[in-house]
Amino acid sequence: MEHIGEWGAAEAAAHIRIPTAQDNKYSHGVLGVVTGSATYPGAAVLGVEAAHRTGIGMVRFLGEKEPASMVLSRRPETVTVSGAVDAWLVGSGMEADPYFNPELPDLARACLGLQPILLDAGGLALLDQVSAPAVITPHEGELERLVPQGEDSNEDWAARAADELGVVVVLKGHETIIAAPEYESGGRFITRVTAPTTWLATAGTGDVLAGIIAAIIATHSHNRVPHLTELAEYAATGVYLHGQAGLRAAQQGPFPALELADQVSRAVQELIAEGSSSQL
Ligand SMILES: NC(=O)C1=CN([C@@H]2O[C@H](COP(=O)(O)OP(=O)(O)OC[C@H]3O[C@@H](n4cnc5c(N)ncnc54)[C@H](O)[C@@H]3O)[C@@H](O)[C@H]2O)[C@@H](O)CC1
Ligand SMILES: Nc1ncnc2c1ncn2[C@@H]1O[C@H](COP(=O)(O)OP(=O)(O)O)[C@@H](O)[C@H]1O
Repeated sequence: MEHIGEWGAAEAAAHIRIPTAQDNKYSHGVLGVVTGSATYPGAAVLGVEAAHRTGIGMVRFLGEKEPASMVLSRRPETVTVSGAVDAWLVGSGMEADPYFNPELPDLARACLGLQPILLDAGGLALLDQVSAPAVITPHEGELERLVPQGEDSNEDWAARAADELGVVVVLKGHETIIAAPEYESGGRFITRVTAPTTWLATAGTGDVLAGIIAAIIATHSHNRVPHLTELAEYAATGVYLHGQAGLRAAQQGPFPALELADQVSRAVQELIAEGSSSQL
C-alpha cells in the first residue's frame, strides 16, 4: 500500500484547474447534477452552490422539479436543460428507489455515460449500474452498509472497499480517507485529510463536499476521462478545500452548511495564491 500521508496545500494547489485565455464555459468543464428530492431539496442547493464556488464552466441541474426551483432561486446561473456534460454528481438528498424517485430515467442516463461520476448518499444504491470511473463519498454508516468494516482500521477499510467496489472511496469523518483501488503494478493511491475544524460536523456539509469534488473532477474531464488515481487526487483536493472553507467560516463561530459553501471561493483563491508564491 502506498502511504502518502496527509494531502496538504501543495498537493491540492497542483490540482486546481484555472481557466486559460482559450477557455470557455464548456471547455472549463460542465458538471451535470442530479441531486435533491421533495424530501431533501436543500441538499441540491448546497451541492450546486459549492460547485459554482469551486470554479466550473457550467452547472446543469437535471434533478426533480422541487429542488430545481430552489436551486434556480438561489443560483440563476444554473442551467436546467440537458446537454453536454463532462462529469456527474448524483445522489445527495435522493432516494435511489424508482418507487420514490420518478425521475429515475435521468439518473439512469447519467449513469450509463462514459463520463466520471460522483455518487453520494442515495446515489450509492446505483453503484452496480455504473461503468464509468466513479468516486463514492460515504460516511461510516453508509460504507458499513456497502462493505462491513469488520476489524479493519478506517484506512484498511477504505482501501478494501475501493478494491471490492472498483471505485475511489472517500470515507468521511474528522479524518477523511481517500483510497483508489490497487493497480496492476501492486501500488495504491491512499491519502487522508484531517479536518482543521470540528464545526464541520453538521447536517449538509457532506452535500457541500460532494459539490466541491464533483466540480474539480468536471474541470479536468473535458474531452478526456481521468483514471481512478487521478480521480482520487481530485477528491483529496476537494476534501482539503472543504476543510479550508470550514476554517474560514469558523472564524465567525459555528456556521450552517450554506455559509461553508460561501467560503469555498475564498479557500480556492487563497490556495491558488499560495501555490503560485511557492513556485517563485
Ligand atoms: N438540508 C438537506 O437537504 C440535507 C439533506 N441530507 C440528506 O439526507 C439524506 C440522509 O442522510 P444521512 O446521513 O442521515 O443518511 P442515512 O440516514 O443513510 O444514515 C444515517 C445513519 O447512519 C448512521 N451513521 C453511522 N456513522 C455515521 C456517520 N459517521 N455520520 C452520519 N451517520 C452515521 C447514523 O446513526 C444513522 O443511523 C441524504 O440523502 C443526505 O444527502 C443531509 O445531507 C442533511 C442536510
Ligand atoms: N468531527 C468532525 N470533525 C470535522 N469534520 C467532520 C466531523 N464529522 C463529520 N465531519 C465532516 O462533515 C461532513 C459530513 O458529511 P455527511 O455525514 O455526509 O453529512 P450530510 O449528509 O448531513 O451532509 C463530512 O465532510 C465529514 O468529513
